[in-house]
Amino acid sequence: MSREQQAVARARKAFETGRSKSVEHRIRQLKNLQRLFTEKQSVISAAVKKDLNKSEVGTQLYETLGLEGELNTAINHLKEWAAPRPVEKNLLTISDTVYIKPEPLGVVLIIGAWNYPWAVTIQPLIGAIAAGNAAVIKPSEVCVHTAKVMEDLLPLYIDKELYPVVTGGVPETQELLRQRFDHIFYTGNSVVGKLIMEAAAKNLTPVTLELGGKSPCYIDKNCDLTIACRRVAWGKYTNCGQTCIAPDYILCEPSIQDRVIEEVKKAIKEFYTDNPKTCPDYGRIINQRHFKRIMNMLEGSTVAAGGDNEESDCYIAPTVLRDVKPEAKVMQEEIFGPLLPILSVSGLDEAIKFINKGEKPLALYCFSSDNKVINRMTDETSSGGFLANDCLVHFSVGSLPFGGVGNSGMGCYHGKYSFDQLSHLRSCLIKKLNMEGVNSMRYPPHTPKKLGWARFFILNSVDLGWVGRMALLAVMAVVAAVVLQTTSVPFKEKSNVHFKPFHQGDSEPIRSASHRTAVSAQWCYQSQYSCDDTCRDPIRWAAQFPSCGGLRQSPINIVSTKVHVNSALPPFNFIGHTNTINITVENKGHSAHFALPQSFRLTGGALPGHYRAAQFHFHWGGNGRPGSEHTIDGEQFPMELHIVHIKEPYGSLAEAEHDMAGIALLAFLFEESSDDNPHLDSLIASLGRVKNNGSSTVIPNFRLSDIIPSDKDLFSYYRYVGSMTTPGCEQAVAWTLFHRTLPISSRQLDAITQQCRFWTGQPMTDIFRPTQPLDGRVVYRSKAGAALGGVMHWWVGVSSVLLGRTGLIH
Ligand SMILES: NC(=O)c1ccc[n+]([C@@H]2O[C@H](COP(=O)([O-])OP(=O)(O)OC[C@H]3O[C@@H](n4cnc5c(N)ncnc54)[C@H](O)[C@@H]3O)[C@@H](O)[C@H]2O)c1
Ligand SMILES: CCCCCCCCCC=O
Repeated sequence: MSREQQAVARARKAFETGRSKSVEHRIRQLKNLQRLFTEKQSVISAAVKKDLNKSEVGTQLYETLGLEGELNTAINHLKEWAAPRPVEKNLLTISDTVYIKPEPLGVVLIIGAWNYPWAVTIQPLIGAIAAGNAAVIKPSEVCVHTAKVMEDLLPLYIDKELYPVVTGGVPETQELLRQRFDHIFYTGNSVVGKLIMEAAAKNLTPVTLELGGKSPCYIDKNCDLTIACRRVAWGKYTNCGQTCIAPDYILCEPSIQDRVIEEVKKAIKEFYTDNPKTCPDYGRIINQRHFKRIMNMLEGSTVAAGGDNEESDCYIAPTVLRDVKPEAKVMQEEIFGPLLPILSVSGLDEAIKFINKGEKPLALYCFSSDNKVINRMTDETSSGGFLANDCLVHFSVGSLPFGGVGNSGMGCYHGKYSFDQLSHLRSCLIKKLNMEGVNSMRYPPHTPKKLGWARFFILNSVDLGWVGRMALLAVMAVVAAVVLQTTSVPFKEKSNVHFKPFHQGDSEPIRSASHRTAVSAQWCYQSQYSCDDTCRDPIRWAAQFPSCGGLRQSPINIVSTKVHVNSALPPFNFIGHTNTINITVENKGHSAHFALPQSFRLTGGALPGHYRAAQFHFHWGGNGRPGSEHTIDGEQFPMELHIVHIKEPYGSLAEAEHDMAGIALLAFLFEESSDDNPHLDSLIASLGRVKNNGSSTVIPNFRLSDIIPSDKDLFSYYRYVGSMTTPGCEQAVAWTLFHRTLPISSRQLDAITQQCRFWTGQPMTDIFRPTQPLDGRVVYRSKAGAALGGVMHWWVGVSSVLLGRTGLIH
């Protein structure tokens, strides 16, 4: 067995143990990579310096910083990415569980290039690990020193069986390509890209090809040429032009060519001094083969600036070429070096024509202060990425897919795109064996009538959440009966039941967790707000978070004489709540969250499914002021505890937010007691350790059952359908507010309210949202001795009222 075969076989065997699939294992490996970049930065930089003469700062700025960002993103979002993704359904599948399950592909081969050896090799590896794969890593042999450092260091930090490094050149890569992989992720030139695809085709292995090509740069005469040329010079001469997305050549009108040359020259001097050769920020050509290749390209072109070179040092000065013709040598292939040809075009039309004559590039740059020019350039061309008025920076935006199109590559990566690219997005539909009548419309004998029903059920897509589905199920049961029994009744196109088709505008788009973080700093509680502040206090939340102005908002005032007593509200079952565990508390800037493990589960209580715990937190006042969110008959209580649970199979609020009962929130009101409640002491002490936004601490040996009564004592509660009480106020909450209050002394209340600070640095007091209008909703109260059998009936009742009110069923 060759060395390459052995590495692949070992990786496959390790993958088959299943360990790469555990999310905890993936996060551990990613954290180990984080440690590698913290602990070995100088070793990494020293090797890159030897290979490409990049400075230590340059290596961090262009390579490892981006990797650190990718690692943070993957670690923070992995659970969300890896969780099942519920999807929109049609009426025929309304009662089924339909979701996408991201699954690892298996063993991935990563073939890296030499120009940003860490970025283009480790970034795909982050995606491969995050997606639960094994990966064979083949660094580019051209970057001799870096390849050696990777071979030495990676096995010290990450699972060496799952993620082996195989070094070597073309023969070794070819031997690897003879093995069977589940995905090949290649970065390099297009010629080799074709060989990779050919080898992959033998096993029908999917490929990602991150290639290059000539990335054009159009400079419109209508723009600030100093700024444009400075940005182009940075994009071109960084890493000596050996950047896949470097602007390859400039297209501009002849009238501005001289100005462009002068401005580029000025920028070169500004960045690299009069003598770039001695400037620590100017790199070298990777080797003499590439040096000769680039120098050969100068043939037949006029040098307007630069041109100095020294073969023994692989040095080529930043160079500008003027009046270059399309037939010139330098225009026949990707330059991948510090030569910047300028070609004349008569204007935008000719520039677009020129670009479209060539292969689709990896990047396309357009400099103009005229939006019409920018819009035409995007609309009338195609490229992997498009940037107006800047170069390169899109590579650093993890929320943008990075990749080529046509000759510049296929597939994309970065951030979640890396995860998806290296996952199999498996379609899952879990149906129950009942409701067979509904299926009869698709079983032979086929009739026009059955087709009519099938059209109706298949062409209507819905997203009504669980409650809506219950109502529709009832309708479907009727339809099943109709289809089965009354085939003589003609099918009516215009049913008196209309299902409003789902479209994006009907509900708030699912916000990513990063978006949540980004916007969270902009809202505040009333207590934080002062006239000179720009933050939004509760009455203005809806301006930024439309759901906060919805018709099912929380908290509410409960008028005890108006609640509906309901015997279909049984007690709860808590699972795991008596376990002793260590929990983490974190100051989130608006409150402190106590994270709970997903193994804590909740069922019963007439909740439509099984729920997993996420966290709990408190709402409080300050200086003797009450701080509960819910009020009863107008009375506000000193403090309120919320325990947040997410319905299975959702993994986050973002996934649950389209389900009316996607979140189960258990609320407890506190009443002042003369004695301390000893069970609160460790929580209160922990708040003293998380005074500032972002700080966290661990509470050892915590038991949730110490702070709340046992489930058998929690049979009496209020239930209504509402929302989260902080932005985005997602209307996805089945609220349960228990009658049993919890005790807290005034000394303890003071201790709680005086310790933490908001994200603004002000004391964290009065953290509650004012009560919201009931807007016609009904609040139910449980009745002792309730039976489980009435649960379905109860939710169908609730849903009909709500759907009727919101106009979903007319
Ligand atoms: N799209 C991107 O993200 C990206 C990033 C970096 C570089 N690039 C492109 O890569 C090119 C430069 O890299 P390169 O190709 O010189 O890098 P390279 O020579 O390092 O080759 C890339 C990889 O392919 C392997 N390889 C080379 N020849 C082979 C063959 N005949 N058979 C099998 N494997 C072979 C090498 O071992 C190496 O690991 C440029 O075109 C550049 O634009 C693209
Ligand atoms: C801050 C801008 C970072 C740019 C890094 C470019 C990396 C390109 C990889 C392809 O060659």
